[in-house]
Amino acid sequence: MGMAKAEELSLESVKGKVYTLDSVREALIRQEDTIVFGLIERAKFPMNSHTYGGGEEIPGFAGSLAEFVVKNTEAVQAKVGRYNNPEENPFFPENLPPSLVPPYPFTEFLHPKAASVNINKSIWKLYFDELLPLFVASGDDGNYAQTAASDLSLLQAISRRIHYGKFVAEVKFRESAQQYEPLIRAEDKEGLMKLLTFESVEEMVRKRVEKKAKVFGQNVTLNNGDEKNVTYKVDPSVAATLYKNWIIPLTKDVQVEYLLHRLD
Ligand SMILES: C=C(O[C@@H]1C=C(C(=O)O)C=C[C@H]1O)C(=O)O
Repeated sequence: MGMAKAEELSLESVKGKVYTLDSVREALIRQEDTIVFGLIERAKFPMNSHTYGGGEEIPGFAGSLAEFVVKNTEAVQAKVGRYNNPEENPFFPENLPPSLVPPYPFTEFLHPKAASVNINKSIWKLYFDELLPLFVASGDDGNYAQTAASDLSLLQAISRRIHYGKFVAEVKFRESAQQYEPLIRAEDKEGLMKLLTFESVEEMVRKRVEKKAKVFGQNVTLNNGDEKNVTYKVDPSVAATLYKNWIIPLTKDVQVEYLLHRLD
């Protein structure tokens, strides 16, 4: 009975998602919230470097505790259909189990080659080597499982945002195919990068993210009257730097990578 009801609902409620430059930008703005909250949640724990050790932590598993949590969680989420959605990209696509649930009819908006664009290996490395030390206090409180769980949700949020570049690129391509096509044929990465870049949009993104980190991450007390005493759970400039140095450039790399295959 539960199943019949679910099928009925999905058929009735599926109208097909519409992707436009505005809707895609709206989605990116909403994802900023998730990323800022993710930073705040991860910052609750100190570095807990045992989570990322060389692989002695889990008997019979040749990776870190974080890797163990991510691989196993991705496997569970794959079984319930997470990666049926073209907006989702796994960190460990190798050996993921198939989905066990009835497929939802996600809008087929992207070129089929989109599935081969996955830069999660670089995101993974950046996250642990460069990002974590920027906003996490040193120390060890033993909460390795909770730490890995918060790493996973933040990594997923960052990855989803960066790979959303595929949708941005497809929208831009459809709007000005005649400008994009010659650059794609010439494999002119620089030309493509220039054409898809909107400096003013990027500046708004960075400023808004910094503001969100201030608003969402301020320590709230009942006598917050004095603005000068406000403190933050994550340094707002770190959130802005994350976007400036990594998220925006990687989103654009995904856009270029996707476009290079757009005429295959
Ligand atoms: C995502 C877009 O493409 C580019 C990347 C941006 C980003 O990652 O935030 C912002 C502006 C563009 O330079 C967009 O145009 O909205």
